[in-house]
Amino acid sequence: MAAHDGSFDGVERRGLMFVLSSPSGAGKTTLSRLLIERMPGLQMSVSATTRPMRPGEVDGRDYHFVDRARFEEMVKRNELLEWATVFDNRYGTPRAPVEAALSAGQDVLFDIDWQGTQQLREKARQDVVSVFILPPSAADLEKRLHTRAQDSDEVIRGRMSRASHEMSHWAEYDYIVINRNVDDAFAEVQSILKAERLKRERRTGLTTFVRELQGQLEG
Ligand SMILES: Nc1nc2c(ncn2[C@@H]2O[C@H](COP(=O)(O)OP(=O)(O)O)[C@@H](O)[C@H]2O)c(=O)[nH]1
Ligand SMILES: Nc1ncnc2c1ncn2[C@@H]1O[C@H](COP(=O)(O)OP(=O)(O)O)[C@@H](O)[C@H]1O
Repeated sequence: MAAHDGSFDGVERRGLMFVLSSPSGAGKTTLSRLLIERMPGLQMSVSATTRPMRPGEVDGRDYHFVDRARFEEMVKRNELLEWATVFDNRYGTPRAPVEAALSAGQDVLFDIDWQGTQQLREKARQDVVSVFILPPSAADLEKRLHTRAQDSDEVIRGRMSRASHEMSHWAEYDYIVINRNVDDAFAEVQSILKAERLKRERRTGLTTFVRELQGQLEG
């Protein structure tokens, strides 16, 4: 991925792809919104989906809502960085905005499932940091799906019955966060991002920076 100025401490850094996955209802959307609000230099990847829009969702902000024909066209034209079928609907990451964001000095946040995470990892292992969010219990998960009040009982039943299968992929992720309360889970996710931004191998400007320091010391 493109090199760029990470700017938070003036040392040039390669952008990273920060992935959050979880069973539906565990809190990815909530944590993603907080991250985007509170972490400068991080931009959300807005996926394309064929699923119907929920009340309160905005086309172009939450998803690009497209029909099946348009989705197939995006796949055919190689416009998607990854894509998968989830709950009988198609979901995919438009490639161009991600590449533009990374080369403009932004990290990119993805709310995608395990299938998409595997595809990103295959393409750019070094640049992907993945976090799996777990609910504290099955009862909490079900309660959250109900309190969100955006899906029918039938859809919620479907999501609950898929949760165990989705959770089986937890061990493929770099970090695991249990979302008991939002403040603590957010603090944990934020710490992960902050630490990953400081990783030596991402910080392409360090050699120059250290050489300059040595020059000052020796000069
Ligand atoms: N692979 C992939 N998965 C996605 C993408 N966008 C959303 N998803 C996943 O699709 C699943 C369903 O998302 P959604 O219908 O919004 O329900 P949610 O689980 O309540 O957020 C979630 O696991 C998302 O992480 C995408 O672009 N690619
Ligand atoms: N720690 C938490 N405690 C209680 N409710 C939560 C917590 N995190 C998220 N929620 C609520 O649970 C519901 C599902 O969260 P959401 O972020 O939409 O999950 P996801 O994107 O993983 O499907 C929302 O109504 C959200 O406000």
